Amino acid sequence: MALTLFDKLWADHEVAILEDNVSLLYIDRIFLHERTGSIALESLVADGRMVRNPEKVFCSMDHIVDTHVGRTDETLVPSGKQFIQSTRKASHAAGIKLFDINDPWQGIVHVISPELGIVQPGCTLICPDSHTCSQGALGALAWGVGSSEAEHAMATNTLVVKRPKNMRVNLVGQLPVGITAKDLVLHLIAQYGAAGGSGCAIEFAGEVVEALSIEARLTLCNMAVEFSAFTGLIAPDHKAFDYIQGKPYAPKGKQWEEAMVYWAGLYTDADAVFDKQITIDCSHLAPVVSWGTSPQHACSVLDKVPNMPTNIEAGDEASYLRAYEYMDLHPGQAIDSIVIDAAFIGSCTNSRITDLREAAAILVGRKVANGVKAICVPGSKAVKRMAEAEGLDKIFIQAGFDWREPGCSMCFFAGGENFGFRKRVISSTNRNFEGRQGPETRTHLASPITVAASAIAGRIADPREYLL
Ligand SMILES: CC(C)[C@H](C(=O)O)[C@@H](O)C(=O)O
Ligand code: SF4
Repeated sequence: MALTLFDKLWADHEVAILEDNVSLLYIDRIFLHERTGSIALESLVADGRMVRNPEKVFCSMDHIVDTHVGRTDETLVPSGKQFIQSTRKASHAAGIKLFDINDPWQGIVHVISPELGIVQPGCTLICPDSHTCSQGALGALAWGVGSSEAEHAMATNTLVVKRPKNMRVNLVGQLPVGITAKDLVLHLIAQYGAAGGSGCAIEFAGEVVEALSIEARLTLCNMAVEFSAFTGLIAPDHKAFDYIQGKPYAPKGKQWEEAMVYWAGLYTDADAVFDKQITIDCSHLAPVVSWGTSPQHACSVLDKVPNMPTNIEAGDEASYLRAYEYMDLHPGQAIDSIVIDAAFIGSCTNSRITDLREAAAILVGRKVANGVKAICVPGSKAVKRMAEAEGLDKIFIQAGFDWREPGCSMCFFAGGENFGFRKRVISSTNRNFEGRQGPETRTHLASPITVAASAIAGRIADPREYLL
């Protein structure tokens, strides 16, 4: 029978079929972070159980840690230090690998797992974090779970999972210059709605996806959850294999040869059937920016804040009106006239080396507009090292950006830092709901190059004007 990539990954990890569409799956890797992981580890100990295979469990300090240079365990939120210290204690007691604040590989979980070769094609990986779907970009079945599921998986290396449906998003045509994976995924969500991928494992395919770097593929899959999908995934190709080869946790020698044989079969068979397919011609896309409080409230940077759709579903009117009010915008306002207070480059969506290179190419020799607070937070220590070796830090700093230590930082207000009450932020992150980045902070989601261009312009700007 012809199978999709998802079907193959599912079948290869199915330990038992429990009922219709519910199976017990084998879990190869578990990643934790200090915000939710410590809860799972402590609860496991309290139940008198052990981590079954400590070498398959990893933990990072990323969500609450301070990102200022010279940081300690102190955080900007009062409870933060306790999360950090209890995670450290619980990780050491469980014997799992912790990427602590001073570890040379510390960083955001979905950035460090690929760059260390922990996530690999064909593996199952879970983390009590919704953006675990990012890691499907390497051809893994990776998805976000709750703390109690993480606990179950740590104790048994298995998890009961309801089988999602198969969906394929075909991205065809040729991506124009200045259009990134972030624009692609924001466009997808704007066109098909934030619930468009509900209940599905989404395979991203097509010549546009094939042409993307691994970093860009991680960005694409990162926002599968903002499309309400179970996860996103991409068939691993020679780019994925080259990316993984030589990474610290990648298979070596004979194991590499064996892995390559298995990985070569990880693709969707030609006549496999999907429950749903979407095809988008990407040849004429413009940079995409969100204007409202959902990722589906997004449009081209060349557009105006849209009117409420005439075919809006009953009950959705109020949320539309509230989005205009919260964002202090009105229909008809040109997106590129919206004045910003702050610019943020970071998060598991867009803080990888390619993101920083592309943003730096716009910032070089230019200055952030007066009054705009601009911050760049590399996704990991490895990204930071690479960027500094290439001199990108100097470009960011000379342009007027803060250059920080890795962490989730202002993607998420849990770290305690924010740009200020009702400030308007152009942000390379993935969520723009009310209060996400701080008290009544107004978030505009965009690609790192759109963030860089906007920081210079002091208003939302088309990055293509700065690429020349
Ligand atoms: C704290 C964590 C549980 C949360 C998530 O699951 O996504 C965070 O990473 C986020 O992006 O909102
Ligand atoms: S960077 Fe943001 S989206 Fe990603 S894991 Fe951290 S808080 Fe969640």
